[in-house]
Amino acid sequence: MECYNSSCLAPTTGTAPQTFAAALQFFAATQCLIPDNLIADPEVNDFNTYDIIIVGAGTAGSVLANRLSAIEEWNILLIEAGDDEPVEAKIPGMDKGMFRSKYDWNYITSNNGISNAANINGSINWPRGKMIGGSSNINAMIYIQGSDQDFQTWYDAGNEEWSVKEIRRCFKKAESFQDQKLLKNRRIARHYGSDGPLVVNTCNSTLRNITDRVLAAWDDIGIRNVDDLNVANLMGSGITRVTTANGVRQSHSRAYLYPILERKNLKIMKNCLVTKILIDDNGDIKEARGVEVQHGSDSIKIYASKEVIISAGAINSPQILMLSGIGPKEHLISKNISVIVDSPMVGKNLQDHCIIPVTIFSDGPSEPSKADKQFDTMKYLYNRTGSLAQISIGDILAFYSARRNAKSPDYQSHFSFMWKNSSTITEALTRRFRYKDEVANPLIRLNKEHALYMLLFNVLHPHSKGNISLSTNDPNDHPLIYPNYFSDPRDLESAATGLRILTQVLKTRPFREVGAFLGRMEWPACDGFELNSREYWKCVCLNMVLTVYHPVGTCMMGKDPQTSVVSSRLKVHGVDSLRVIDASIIPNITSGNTNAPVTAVGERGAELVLEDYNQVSS
Ligand SMILES: Cc1cc2nc3c(=O)[nH]c(=O)nc-3n(C[C@H](O)[C@H](O)[C@H](O)COP(=O)(O)OP(=O)(O)OC[C@H]3O[C@@H](n4cnc5c(N)ncnc54)[C@H](O)[C@@H]3O)c2cc1C
Repeated sequence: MECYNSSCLAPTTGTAPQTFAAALQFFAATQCLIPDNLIADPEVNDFNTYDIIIVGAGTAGSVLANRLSAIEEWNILLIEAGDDEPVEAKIPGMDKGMFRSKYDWNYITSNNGISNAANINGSINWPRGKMIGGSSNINAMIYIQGSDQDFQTWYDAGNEEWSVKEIRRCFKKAESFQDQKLLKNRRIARHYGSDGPLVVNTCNSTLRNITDRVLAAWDDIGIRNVDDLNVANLMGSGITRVTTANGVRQSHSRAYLYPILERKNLKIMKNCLVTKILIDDNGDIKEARGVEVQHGSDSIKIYASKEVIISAGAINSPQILMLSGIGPKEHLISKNISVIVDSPMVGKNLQDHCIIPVTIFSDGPSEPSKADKQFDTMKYLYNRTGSLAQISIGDILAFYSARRNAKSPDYQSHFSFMWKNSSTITEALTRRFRYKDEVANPLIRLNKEHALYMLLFNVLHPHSKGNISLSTNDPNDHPLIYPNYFSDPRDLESAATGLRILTQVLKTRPFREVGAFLGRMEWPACDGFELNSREYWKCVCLNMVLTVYHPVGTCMMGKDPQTSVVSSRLKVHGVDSLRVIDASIIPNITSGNTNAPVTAVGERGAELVLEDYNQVSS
């Protein structure tokens, strides 16, 4: 019988308990060796002026702060609403521990009365990082660049600064590729950058025997295993590259900000919410002059002599523009906001990758014992190995298409594994996924006797578009988020096709060996449909869709102010000295996870700013 009671009855001289207690204390203390970087609060006062103000220290904002403060004579102010990142941000396996904490904006989608009937209140969680490093500190660290065809569509829409060649160059500029084994492959070595700030690597996995089984099944159904998905232009399946090194997250704060904290011309304000852009309105000429900031209990104004750059992410950037009078006229008037520029596309064109869980149950294995789990934690303290050193989702991906001879993918699958009788399944299904009991309970019951191989399917290029709008004109109120997943029927048809390809894994030897079967996602509206039929999947898609956290497009770039928000130089149409540079400018969502593409947006955006002032980029 296992005994975990710390007061033992065996007689002792005291040496044994002292030795063991000292060892435990020692390991507990080693958590202090996990790197920390606290940013000192700068002295910034009402009416101070900087050359450039950047709003938001997330993925894009961190890149910009680094590249622009490389110009010594420019004074740069970076303003972030969140605090220093917590220790959990550094430990790859602890990302979910930040959800619904003060480091998360805690967004939740609005009920549109059509999708998500099986989720509590018809809403799902949309976490976003609220801290130095932004969402790069809460994300799952998967590094996927996007396909050439994605970037070609940006260029073809008239965004001439964004050719495939330029964007690929920006990826390389950002990267420091560190997988020594893969570097021996010349194609891979040529594809990635070697001396950029952002470490790109491969992490070990304690679940390799399980992920190998899934990879073998994907290969069997024609989603061929490849050495590197980015090199393969995202056609195939394989172990994904990640932004971790030596068991520590490589966020954009770690890559781009901490190495330059000593620069005298860069100031970083944290815990400061930008509430408004200050805009001079002289009839035909409108010009951004600075920002209004909540600084403790004060509201202060800070000015920019060159320009203001908004990098607050796909939800907050359109919110800030609208609060400042830039947005759809009728909407602004309805919120008592004076209209400075009627810009109809602000907050529109919201695109996201959704998730449809494919719940495949199998014979086992069961969850490791408590002692094994604690030992695994000790490994992290000892030498940054074990499951905490790896990303919290399976580190494998599949990209595929139903089109013959397709050169770029239409579908993606992530993978998440849950042990038989998992201690975390209830939390995941009810709190994270917000599934109602009718959906969650049957799956929890099946998991009592079966391990869960969860394939997390998504349509890469949805036709459905959502939107962000203001709930009120108070900057502290969350905006309304309507993702409108599957509002375009073409996405439902496409998803049904992609899901039926993916579930062919059930017939493969690797899955048959473990007695795999598809568990039904029970919900009254779907219960009448044959399991795994097109109608069943369409019903699951509409009622139970989740997010893979990739919102983009809400301040899209383009030529025409009626159909876009910023120009291809990322300048806000109709207002001088104001740009948006972050996920929101992406006109069409890329094939895969968005952190790498937003990094390239940050790099290219910085170059455009520098070019406009005749400065040479580093
Ligand atoms: C849970 C989760 C998992 C993800 N997993 C992956 C993954 O594995 N791989 C991948 O490629 N992508 C992933 N993503 C997506 C990726 O992280 C984002 O696309 C990317 O970080 C977006 O960068 P951004 O600069 O646009 O916004 P953010 O990084 O979100 O930065 C915006 C910053 O602005 C700050 N801000 C907002 N409003 C204000 C204001 N008014 N005043 C001051 N500051 C403000 C925010 O606090 C934040 O720090 C994930 C995202 C999430 C949330």
